[in-house]
Amino acid sequence: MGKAPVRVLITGAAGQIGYSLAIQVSRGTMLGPEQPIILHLLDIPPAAQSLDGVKMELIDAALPLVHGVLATTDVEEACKDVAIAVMVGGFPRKAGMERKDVMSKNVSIYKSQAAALEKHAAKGVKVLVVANPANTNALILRENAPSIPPENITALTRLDHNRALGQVAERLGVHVSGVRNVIIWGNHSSTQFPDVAHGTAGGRPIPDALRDEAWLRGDFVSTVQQRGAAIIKMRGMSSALSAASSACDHVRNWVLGTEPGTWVSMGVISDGSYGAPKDVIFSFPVKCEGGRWEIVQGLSIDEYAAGKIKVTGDELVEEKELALQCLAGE
Ligand SMILES: NC(=O)C1=CN([C@@H]2O[C@H](COP(=O)(O)OP(=O)(O)OC[C@H]3O[C@@H](n4cnc5c(N)ncnc54)[C@H](O)[C@@H]3O)[C@@H](O)[C@H]2O)C=CC1
Ligand SMILES: O=C([O-])CC(=O)C(=O)O
Repeated sequence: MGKAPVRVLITGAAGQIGYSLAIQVSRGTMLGPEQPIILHLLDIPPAAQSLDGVKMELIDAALPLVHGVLATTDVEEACKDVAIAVMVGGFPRKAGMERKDVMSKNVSIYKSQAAALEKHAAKGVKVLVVANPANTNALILRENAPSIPPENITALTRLDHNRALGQVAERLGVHVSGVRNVIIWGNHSSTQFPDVAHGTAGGRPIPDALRDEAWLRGDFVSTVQQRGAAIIKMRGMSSALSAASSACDHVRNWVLGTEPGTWVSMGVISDGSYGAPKDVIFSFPVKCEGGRWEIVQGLSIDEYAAGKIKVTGDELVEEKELALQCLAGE
C-alpha cells in the first residue's frame, strides 16, 4: 500500500514564492518522490482569484503526488490537519513605512495564524516561517502557539546558507555539491554572519582552498548579506525561485535527515549556544535525524566570529523587544 498523503500548508500561496513553492512541493522536492501530498493554499481575500488560478494550474499539471488542493482565504480551514506549514504570507514593507509599522502588521498576522495552527494543525506540525522578518515572525508564532513544541517552529536561513555555498563554488570554480558546512549565524537580515571557517570545498578547508581572507571577510560576507536586495534590484521581485527551492531543502533535511558529516543552517529557538542570546529564533548549524534538529556543538569561534555573532544577536533581541511591544499594544 502507498503512503498516506501529508497535508502541506503554504500561506501567501498566490504570491511570488508561493507560486514557485507549490510546484516544487508537488513534484516531491520537499518530502521526497514517494510521498503523496494534499496542498492547503492560503491567501487573503484580495488575492482569492489569483489563488484559484494557481489551483487550476496545479490540476492542469496532472501531478501524480498531489491528492488534493484546497485553496482558501479562511485561515482556520487552511490549518486543518496540516503536518507541514510553510508561512510565506505576510505584510511587506511599503514606501514610507517605519520598521515598527511593518512589525506591528506582521505581529497581528502571526498571532492569529499561530492560534489557528495551534487549534487545527496535526499534532507534531512542523512550521517554517519564510515571510520577513522571518526570525521574529517565527518567534511571535511561538509566543502565541504554546502547545506547539518550540523546536517545531523554525525560520528560513537556508537560502542564505545556499547563497554562501554558491559564492564559494563560483569563486573556486568548483561544483557547488563539493562545498559544505558553511554556517549562517543569526538573523535573516543584513546583520547575518555567513561563516566558512569550518566549511570544506572538495574536502579541503575553505579558507585554505581560497587563501583570500580579505575576500572572505569582505565581499563574501557583504554579498551574502545583501543578496536578497541585489536580486530584488535585478528582477524587480523577490528571490522567489531560490527561496522556494531553499524552503524545500530546509523541510526535506528536517524531515528526512541531513547527510552524514554535513550540517545545514536553520533558524531555531536559541539555547544560548555560541554566545547567542537565548529565546530568540537564531540561525545555527544543525544536523537533523528522525525528524529532529540538533545544534552542532563544539565548533571553535574566534574573536572575529564572536563579534559578528554578537551584532546579529543584538539585532534579534531588539526585534524581539519591538515585537513584544507591538503584541502588548494589540
Ligand atoms: N526568509 C527568506 O529567505 C526570504 C523571505 N522572503 C520573504 O517572503 C515573503 C513573501 O515574498 P514574496 O512571495 O516575494 O511576496 P509576495 O508579495 O509576492 O507574496 C506574498 C503573499 O502573501 C499574501 N499575504 C499577505 N498577508 C497574508 C496573510 N495574512 N495570510 C496569508 N497570505 C497573506 C499576499 O496576498 C501575497 O499573495 C516576504 O515577506 C519576503 O520578504 C523573501 C525571500 C527570501
Ligand atoms: O527582503 C526580501 O524580501 C528578500 C529576502 O529576504 C531575501 O531574498 O533574502
